[in-house]
Amino acid sequence: MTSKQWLEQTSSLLECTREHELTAQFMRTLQQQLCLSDCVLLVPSVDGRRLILSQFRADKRLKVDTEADWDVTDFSHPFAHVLQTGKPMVLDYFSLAYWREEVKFVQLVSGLPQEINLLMFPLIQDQHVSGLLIFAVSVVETKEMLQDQQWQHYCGVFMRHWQLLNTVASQSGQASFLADSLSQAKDEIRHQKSLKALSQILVGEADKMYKLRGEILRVSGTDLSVMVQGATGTGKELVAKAIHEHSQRHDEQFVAINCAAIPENLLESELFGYEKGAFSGAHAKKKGLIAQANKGTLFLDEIGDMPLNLQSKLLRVLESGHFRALGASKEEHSNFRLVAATHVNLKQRVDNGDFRRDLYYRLCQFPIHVPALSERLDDLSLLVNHFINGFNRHHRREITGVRYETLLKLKRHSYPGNVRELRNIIEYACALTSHHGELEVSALPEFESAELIDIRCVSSVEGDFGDIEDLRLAVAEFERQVIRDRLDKFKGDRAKAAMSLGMPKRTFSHKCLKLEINE
Ligand SMILES: Nc1ncnc2c1ncn2[C@@H]1O[C@H](COP(=O)(O)OP(=O)(O)OP(=O)(O)O)[C@@H](O)[C@H]1O
Repeated sequence: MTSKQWLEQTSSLLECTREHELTAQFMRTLQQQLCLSDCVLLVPSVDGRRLILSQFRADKRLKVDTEADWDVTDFSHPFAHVLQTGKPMVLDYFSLAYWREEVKFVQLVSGLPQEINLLMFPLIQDQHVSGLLIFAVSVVETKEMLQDQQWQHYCGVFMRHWQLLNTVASQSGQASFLADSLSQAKDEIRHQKSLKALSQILVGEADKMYKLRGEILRVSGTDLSVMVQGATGTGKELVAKAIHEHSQRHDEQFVAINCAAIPENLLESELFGYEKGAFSGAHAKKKGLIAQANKGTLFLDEIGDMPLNLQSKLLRVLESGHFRALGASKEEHSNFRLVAATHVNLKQRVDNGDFRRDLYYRLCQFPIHVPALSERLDDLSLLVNHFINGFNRHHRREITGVRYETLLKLKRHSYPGNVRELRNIIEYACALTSHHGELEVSALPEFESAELIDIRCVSSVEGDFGDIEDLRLAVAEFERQVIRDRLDKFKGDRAKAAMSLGMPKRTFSHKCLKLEINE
């Protein structure tokens, strides 16, 4: 081949932009221009410990095992020697007989006829062997190839371009790795910001509140139906709104309805809407809540009170998105996300046959439990201050806080109405407090005695003190007995026991640990 032809081949090699394409073209050109029957390219592995097959052309004389790789520290095959010396090596039929140790190598050359040599040619880049070409060529061809500078120059250009493409690929790999890390860091910052924003609305430092806020953010990134369960006044509607606000749907409507507050026959028309004249009193067409919630969120509070016939209609909308307004001839479509809430044990209703099982499971794609206030009494003072601040903002007052005795009294209440009840109590007390004052015990409403957590103050201790030899031990024993008694009384509920003894739960738990009480 002439210099001009090699030059043409070289420039078309330089047009390759992908490593695989470059190698394929290189091998094709070598095979065609040098009229080779076999031509194999091995390259070092990433860790540099092995030679692996990159490409091979034809397979007439060399029996190439595509799975095989070659340990470069194993000198039982000649490739490791070429790699080490950086010089070409030629093995004729007779000298090949010396290389019988490595089975893979014996297999590779087992089809070589007597007049054919094995020529191994290192590809050198920056004084390192970066590849190894293996040819099966005649004696004459071997001589010509070793003398021909032009194809060797072509090999040099290939190696440089190959390295360049590899560098570019690894740099773009690093760039995309950096971009990924950056976007992960941004996601994390966004997540933390959302958690902070949520903690201003769903106030609480109890572990259960952290868990709740985490669940809200997790589910708001999906379109799953959510079932919010919890006692009355625990904040179920706040949870539903928060899911909407943090979801992709936040620019659309949040439509809420309380299934228990609406008579059975009205609930259907409220949800599905109706056409003019659908029933007596339907003077004009009315869009239902399901249609209003299109692209937004539909919140069905007290879902447990939904009548059975409506439950099946709701299930159908949830499965297909299709529904028919009362008196309408055509179906409509609504793409809404459903959040349902209940304070009753819905599973129990399912078992009793009062609630459809299939609907129950469809609604519970992501169940969320909202804790009762009694499960997180340590949050009480935080909540009290939150409501005082809310009251101050709303009524332009500057009530400075709450007195310790007031807090103690608040802690003795059992809150059947949960956080809503606490909010009402605080708002009532704020209304009775002067502009810059603190909430006094006298500002609190009278609690029903049934709603008070029973506190039995130990006013007198009877016993024979004559036996006491170590006061500290005796006091510890007394504390142990009181705490055990209180834990028994509240069936192991540490929050209630702590409150009944007028101490924070953390201090109580610490005492239990010190006194070795494990109940
Ligand atoms: N974690 C909380 N942080 C701050 N305020 C709260 C919290 N939980 C509840 N509240 C207050 O209690 C009120 C009642 O909450 P919400 O209506 O969400 O309760 P609910 O569980 O849906 O009640 P119901 O079962 O009666 O419908 C809220 O408006 C809010 O003022």
